[in-house]
Amino acid sequence: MSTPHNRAENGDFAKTVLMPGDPLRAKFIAETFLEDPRLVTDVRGMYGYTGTYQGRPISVMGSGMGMPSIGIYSYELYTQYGVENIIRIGSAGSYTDKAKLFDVVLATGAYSESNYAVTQSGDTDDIQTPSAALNDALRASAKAAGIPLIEGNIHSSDVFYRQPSDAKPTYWEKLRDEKGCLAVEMESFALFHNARVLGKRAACLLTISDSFVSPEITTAEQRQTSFTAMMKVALGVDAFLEK
Ligand SMILES: O=P(O)(O)O[C@H]1O[C@H](CO)[C@@H](O)[C@H]1O
Ligand SMILES: O=c1cc[nH]c(=O)[nH]1
Repeated sequence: MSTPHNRAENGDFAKTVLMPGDPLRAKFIAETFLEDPRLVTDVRGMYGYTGTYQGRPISVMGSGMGMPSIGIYSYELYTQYGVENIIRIGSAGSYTDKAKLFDVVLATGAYSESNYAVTQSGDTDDIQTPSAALNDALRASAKAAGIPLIEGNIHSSDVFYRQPSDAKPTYWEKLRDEKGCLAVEMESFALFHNARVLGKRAACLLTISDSFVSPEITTAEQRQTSFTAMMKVALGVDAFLEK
């Protein structure tokens, strides 16, 4: 059974789906790391693949950018395709010198000013939380791969390009100091919320692609291909997840 946004059939997705924002990153992961990758959907160019990693079935699919987009795709994966676990793997801008370029962040909460949760279900919490079981499995996967994780809250923003402001402290310094946000991305608040209302599991790993505290920046090509540490941690998760 397909949806307006996904042409996959029942059984085409594995129980665990990795979701980068960029569908080309999904294609890269499938073609680089999966055995026997099969394209299961490409509606609107939002590629989804299923294959195996170290003998275990796993899927990878783009989410698009922003909460409305991941809201649609994750809701359909959870409700129409029997998906149990979604791990977002994204890029993020650092709000602190503790998280440097290419460091990997494991989100322990996603703060947002977004009205996604209150609109979706009446939930007024401004911090949505990931699955503790998935986070534990990701910690174990990272440990096994020798990849350090930096843990803390992240900021899920609806706005990438803000108007310049002379306000001091800056909005991001306030989010860092008052909400404990290590970095900014644009989807996890909605993903964690969907998982919570549907009784499913979600988590988020981020690779730092740029920094608000220093002028470091990565290219689009590096964002697409160089985030392999994060990808390997996420790909290995099922081996550490209680069934
Ligand atoms: O690299 P991805 O996963 O797309 O994540 C980040 O990059 C995009 C903005 O450039 C937003 O989607 C943000 O969340
Ligand atoms: O959402 C994002 C992602 C990466 N870098 C940013 O500044 N924002």
